[in-house]
Amino acid sequence: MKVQTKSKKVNKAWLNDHVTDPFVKLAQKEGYRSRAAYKLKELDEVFQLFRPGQVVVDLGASPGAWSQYLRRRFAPKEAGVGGAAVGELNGTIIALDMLEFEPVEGVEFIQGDFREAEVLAQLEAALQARPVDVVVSDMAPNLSGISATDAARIEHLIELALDFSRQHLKPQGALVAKVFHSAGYDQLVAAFKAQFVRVKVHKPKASRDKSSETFLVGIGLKKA
Ligand SMILES: C[S@@+](CC[C@H](N)C(=O)[O-])C[C@H]1O[C@@H](n2cnc3c(N)ncnc32)[C@H](O)[C@@H]1O
Repeated sequence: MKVQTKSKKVNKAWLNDHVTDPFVKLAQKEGYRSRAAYKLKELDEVFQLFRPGQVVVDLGASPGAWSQYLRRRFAPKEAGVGGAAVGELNGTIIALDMLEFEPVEGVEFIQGDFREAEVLAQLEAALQARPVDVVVSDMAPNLSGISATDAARIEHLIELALDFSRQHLKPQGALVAKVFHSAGYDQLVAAFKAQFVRVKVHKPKASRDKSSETFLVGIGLKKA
């Protein structure tokens, strides 16, 4: 008699969900590195976040599906249109992750931990004092399984993204951040409301029902 361990069962269920997932199939068809691209696409469609010519910072960017989506949004429809040179991107995308990132043409990548001052300084140097239109954060820390510790890690990353946005966004700029319905969620919503004129919560269809993730969108900085 075969004895199936719980983790084998979970892996099998995950694999089954993965191969039958319409967003996985669509990502493969459209050449995205992961189904995550469709989360950002839906957020863009709902909140009209991106326009060619913008400066966007992509935090927690690996493996790169969000950067790929942004690149496609900023690619001139016809070469040379809109003042962009042939093959040039009409916009600036700076991606950051502690993991490696296979290059995406036209996207500047910084490898490092966003919590470290040195890495933040590298990101600021890459901006060359340009104000940012949109900061997107899909950062998710490695989970320890201890809920209080995990909630604190998630909260810390979002707070850093909020700090960065306060300092670098244009007045009408936006921050999109992945958050989880766990301890600390209400405080994060309150922190968004303290910083932004308009705050929305949106869970895109590509975000799995079983996942407690959702996205906070803050638009327009409140005057200090
Ligand atoms: C869900 S993945 C992002 C997927 C990405 N948006 C895409 O479209 O491919 C989360 C990423 O956050 C990164 N991350 C987590 N904590 C980080 C930190 N402190 N600094 C930089 N990156 C971090 C992880 O390395 C991981 O690659």
